[in-house]
Amino acid sequence: MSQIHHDCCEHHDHHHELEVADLQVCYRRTMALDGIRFATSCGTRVALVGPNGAGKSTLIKAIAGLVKRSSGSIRWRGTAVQKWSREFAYLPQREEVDWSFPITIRGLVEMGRYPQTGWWGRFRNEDDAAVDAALESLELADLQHRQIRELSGGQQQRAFIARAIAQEAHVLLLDEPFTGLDRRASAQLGELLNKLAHEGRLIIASHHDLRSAPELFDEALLLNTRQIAFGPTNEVLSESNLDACFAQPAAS
Ligand SMILES: Nc1ncnc2c1ncn2[C@@H]1O[C@H](COP(=O)(O)OP(=O)(O)OP(=O)(O)O)[C@@H](O)[C@H]1O
Repeated sequence: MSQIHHDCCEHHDHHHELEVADLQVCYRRTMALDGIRFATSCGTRVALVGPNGAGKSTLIKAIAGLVKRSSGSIRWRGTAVQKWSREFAYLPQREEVDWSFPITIRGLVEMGRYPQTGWWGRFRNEDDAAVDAALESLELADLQHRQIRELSGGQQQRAFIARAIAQEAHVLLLDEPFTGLDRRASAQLGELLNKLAHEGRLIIASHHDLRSAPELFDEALLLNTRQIAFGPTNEVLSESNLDACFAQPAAS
């Protein structure tokens, strides 16, 4: 963990590690994102805020290299992001996951090692150790042989985060991670994201609850297809910015 912090912060004193410039994403007929530009670095928790259909999921997928850009650029540590890389861990929205899929918690977390081992590669001791450590740090060791469908929502979120940890990703891209969690699980996830940021990761998450946003996130990007504001959470989520963002329906 300390190693991640070290290589995150040492070489890039003057530049932001993630730079998104003039990003535009169009699906066949829909302009989903236009004119998105912001920069941020490891150690930060960034909330993506906007109405339904504003493009939050699309932005997460674009940074993860999972949807095609129409124009603009995304750079991570100075290199253009073209496709998915091991540096990015993507946690899909709950509805996008087939929870009946037969896989154990350990099996899910082991998937985090596939970029290192290859799909058919042999697990080495260090791969097993990374999986053990990830399960341990998310308090999932006792549950590791259970099926994913048998877990609570909060435990399922933790299992996906454990996969990201096993992957040694620096950027965690989370689509509405707090949705559907009760207060206790939310508080636990909030603490966990704070810890992961302190260890030197960059956390980017779409988030619906405006009241909890300032406490949970350092920075916010307010968007409705276009970028309304980006900066420290409290400043971005001002009355007037929120009016501008939520007043108009999302472009479709
Ligand atoms: N695969 C797709 N093909 C075509 N259009 C899409 C696709 N995915 C999203 N869209 C459209 O792009 C726009 C942005 O959608 P997106 O899911 O990114 O918004 P969102 O802010 O995450 O919404 P929500 O808060 O409802 O999850 C919407 O108009 C949506 O209908």
